[in-house]
Amino acid sequence: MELRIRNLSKTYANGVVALDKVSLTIPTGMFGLLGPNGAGKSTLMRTLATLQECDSGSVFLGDIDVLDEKDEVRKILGYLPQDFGVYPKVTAYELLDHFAVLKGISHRARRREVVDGLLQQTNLFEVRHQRLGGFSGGMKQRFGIAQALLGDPQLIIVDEPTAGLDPMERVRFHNLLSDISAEKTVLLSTHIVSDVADLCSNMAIINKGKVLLCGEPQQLVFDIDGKIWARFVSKQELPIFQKNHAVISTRLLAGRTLIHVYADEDPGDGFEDIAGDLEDVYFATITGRNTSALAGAVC
Ligand SMILES: Nc1ncnc2c1ncn2[C@@H]1O[C@H](COP(=O)(O)OP(=O)(O)OP(=O)(O)O)[C@@H](O)[C@H]1O
Repeated sequence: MELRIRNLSKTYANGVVALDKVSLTIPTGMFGLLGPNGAGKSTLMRTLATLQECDSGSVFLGDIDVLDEKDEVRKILGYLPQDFGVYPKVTAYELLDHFAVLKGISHRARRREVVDGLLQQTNLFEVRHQRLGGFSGGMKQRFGIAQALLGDPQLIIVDEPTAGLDPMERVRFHNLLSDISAEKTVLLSTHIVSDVADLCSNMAIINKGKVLLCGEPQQLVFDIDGKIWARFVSKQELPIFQKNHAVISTRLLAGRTLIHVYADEDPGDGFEDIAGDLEDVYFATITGRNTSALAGAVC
């Protein structure tokens, strides 16, 4: 099911513009919404999940008017919020069974089938009679996905799900999301570029409430080909380079400072042309250097 967001805007009572005419078309499959903290991701996710009102704009999920027909949306929506809390003293089975009742699956045998199936799908069946309080971060997030999948939703929204997971759990969680997105629309909000690079067939970069760029990750990387230049600098040299070049990122690599700059042509000063990746796309866009992208973003 395609999700079409048009000119969605939201200003909070304190004057913060969290969404500024956001327009996005989100097809079936996994869509990554990438942006730094405070970009407006959660505001957008909560609005799509019918938990919050916006000021203006429209959202359609297939033929359903998301802003107007909230009950219809809730029937086909699964949502894993950023701060998904669990009751520590109940078991995974008990809580998922409880959520299933709330979701309207009243027939006992049918419910058991659904709950068992979801626990298997999320690899929690073996631990289904353990209390949730003893679950690791990754297990809790997988449980969060199990509850989001109740009722066989067509649209699944997951808000920053991998923050705090160890590398093994992240891979496991990625595999789970990837399986789900084969036939559903999955909207993944994150500030972790590699989540999007690993998983998403389409993506958008958002900052300060505005969509800056959207497209297929591979195409966006292809578009910056020949424009990313790198070199090591000393700590003392760094301010000079930052003044003279369009620096998009600086990071320590084995104790030395590696800088990447964005330039259409060789910037001189000993820089080498490197193959850019999605992280370069992200930083070039967030720092406002990827200006061709800004002008051409049709989402
Ligand atoms: N209820 C609120 N009242 C006032 N301002 C808010 C409220 N909720 C969010 N904001 C502000 O709106 C902006 C967007 O916040 P939002 O939580 O949507 O961003 P985010 O991209 O999800 O960031 P994070 O990853 O930190 O959650 C931020 O500047 C935030 O401080």
